Amino acid sequence: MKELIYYSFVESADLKRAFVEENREKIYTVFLEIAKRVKEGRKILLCGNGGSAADCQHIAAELVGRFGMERRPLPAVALTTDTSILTAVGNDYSFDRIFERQVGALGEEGDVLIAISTSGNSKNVINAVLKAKEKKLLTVGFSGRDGGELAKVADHCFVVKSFSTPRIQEVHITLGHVLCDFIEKYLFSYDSYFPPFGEGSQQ
Ligand SMILES: O=C(CO)[C@@H](O)[C@H](O)[C@H](O)[C@H](O)COP(=O)(O)O
Ligand SMILES: [Zn+2]
Repeated sequence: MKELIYYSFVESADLKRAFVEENREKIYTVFLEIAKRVKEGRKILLCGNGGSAADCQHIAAELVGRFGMERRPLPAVALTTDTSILTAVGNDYSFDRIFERQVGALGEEGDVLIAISTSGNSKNVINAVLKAKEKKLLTVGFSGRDGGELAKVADHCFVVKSFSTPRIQEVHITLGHVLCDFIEKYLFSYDSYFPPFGEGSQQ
């Protein structure tokens, strides 16, 4: 058991390092696109199941509340939290439509949907992405394994190359935290953070 404990931490750390080495440029490019949209007044919607639902709420809370600095609230909605909507849509239509229906109700052109699925194959997440594309949102997947269907349908998809759901989620939540940090610094810090762009003034 002691090996299990130690190996779990090492595996998580190794996976994060491998992920960032492979994806650092892509992370920068996609996060910049998301931050620009937030700066222009667009909002972020998030969806996922189980632990990923918790990650959606966690990330939305950092943006609406605060991550690392005092600043105005930022618009982010976790589509995983309203039990009346989730049970009504799940019961009256299908569990596969619990997020899609909310994207239909709340998503506006230019918004961002962050869709989280470690398998990349959860139907309710895929349906949300398809609806978001129909409504011209930017769709960003956080996936695992081989990316699954999510990597095929989302505009951009970050694939954590592991078959362990918890280890994949641990990289996803780091990615989510880095996104919150990036957005805050892009919108509210002086341009020393973003010398090539120089757009990061106080708002
Ligand atoms: O948190 C965990 C496992 O760490 C579980 O709750 C996990 O999120 C659930 O089994 C999900 O239903 C998995 O769905 P997905 O990531 O494949 O879309
Ligand atoms: Zn979990």
